[in-house]
Amino acid sequence: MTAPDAVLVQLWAQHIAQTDAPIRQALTALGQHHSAQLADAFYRAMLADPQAGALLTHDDVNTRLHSSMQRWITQTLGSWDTAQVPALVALQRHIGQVHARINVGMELVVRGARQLKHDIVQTLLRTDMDTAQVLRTAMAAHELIDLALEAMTIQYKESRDLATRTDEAYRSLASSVNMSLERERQRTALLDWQSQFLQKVMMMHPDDEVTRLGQSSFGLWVQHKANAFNGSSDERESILSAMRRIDADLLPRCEDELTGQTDELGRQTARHVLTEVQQIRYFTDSMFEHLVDMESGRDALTQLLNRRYLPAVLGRELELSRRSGHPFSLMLVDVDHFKHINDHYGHSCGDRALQHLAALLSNTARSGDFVFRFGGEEFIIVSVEMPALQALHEAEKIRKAVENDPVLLPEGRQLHMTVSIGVATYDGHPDYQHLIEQADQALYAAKSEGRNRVVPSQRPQPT
Ligand SMILES: Nc1nc2c(ncn2[C@@H]2O[C@H](COP(=O)(O)OP(=O)(O)OP(=O)(O)O)[C@@H](O)[C@H]2O)c(=O)[nH]1
Repeated sequence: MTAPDAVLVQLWAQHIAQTDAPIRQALTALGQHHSAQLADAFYRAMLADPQAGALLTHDDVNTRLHSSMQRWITQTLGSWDTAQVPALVALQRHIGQVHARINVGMELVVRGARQLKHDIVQTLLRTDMDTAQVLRTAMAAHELIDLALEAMTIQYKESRDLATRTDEAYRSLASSVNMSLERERQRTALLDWQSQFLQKVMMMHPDDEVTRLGQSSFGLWVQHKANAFNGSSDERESILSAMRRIDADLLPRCEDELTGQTDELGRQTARHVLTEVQQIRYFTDSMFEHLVDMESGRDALTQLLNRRYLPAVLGRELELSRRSGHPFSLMLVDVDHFKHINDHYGHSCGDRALQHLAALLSNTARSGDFVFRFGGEEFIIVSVEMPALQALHEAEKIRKAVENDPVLLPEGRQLHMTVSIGVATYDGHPDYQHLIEQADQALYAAKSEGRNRVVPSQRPQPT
């Protein structure tokens, strides 16, 4: 038994010894006859909290959690044999561990317990006990509940600490992997599978089955390891679906067609497999590019903040705005007709234009603001403590600066570029995604109204 457990077992046993028989009987009866009503009280208090409400749906509570809570009340108020105490402490630890796992904070459990204590007193007051008896019984019940909470808290804290340490250790292990080496290894693994596939297709006979891509070294890596690098899940998802198409559909078809003497069909399907593999290679490369960017925290081309940090920054600014009452604004900046710039001047000039714009945005923003590369030719500026009108004014300055400051290209050429900007200001909505969506809608409006303009998400209504 651990040292904290030994202390708790001793305290719990002491409490039992100090509780006289009538109180024990009263509490046992209370647990047996009122557990359903008391469990209701507990969850009513807990679910009033939006965080808990989101974690535990009412259906869950009605089915599983409610009945285990009832059992917990009966057991906690009705166990008076000191030999049972170590098992009782172990049970509380188990509960603490479950809470940590499903992320139900201890503060919510304490809140539920507070309501439980309150309802215990109310229930006791409705019995024929005199006030002194009610007081002693209620105190004994509260002590039991507090002992249980103490044991849960010890375990909750231990479990959370362990989970955080393990997660951090795993992530740092993952990020200490040499990405270039890993990329080469996975490229080779995919190529190996492809060569084996081609060999098998050429020499196909009835017993020959091609190893499924999902079972290959590459496939296992994608399924089990790639996500640990915190990589872009879109790319991983695209790889996984291409793998599923190959394994579940194309390979069985290919095997049937080749062994069933329909060679031409088989060859067509094999070509289809190779096209899918080509896609997988593309997504793998792009996933590694993102990983390399993320390693540094900055976008490789523009040196702006990586969008990975956007949730952290917006979450914090939202909280600060909510507390201080100073709204912040978000500008979504998108280059106009960038595809045309690439097509007309070439990709490297396109890259140069993005670097030029990134520098302009960084220089225009105040040092307290945050500038992110949000996507290909999209940027986000988080302007701290900036109300809507001021944000529109600043966005307009940026728009003009871009328009009047052409990109200098080799051989003295100049590239004129414009941007469209959608501006949204924190309006009290608790989800930062809402703010991004508002800016995105405003940007969409700016594009459809002719580009090279600033549009706010909330326009004054015409009177
Ligand atoms: N050179 C370069 N091009 C990129 C980069 N990232 C994305 N792109 C290109 O950016 C272009 C974006 O094109 P679209 O989304 O069609 O938008 P657009 O042509 O700017 O048109 P509007 O936004 O509607 O004005 C695509 O052609 C992408 O290939 C990059 O890092 N470098």
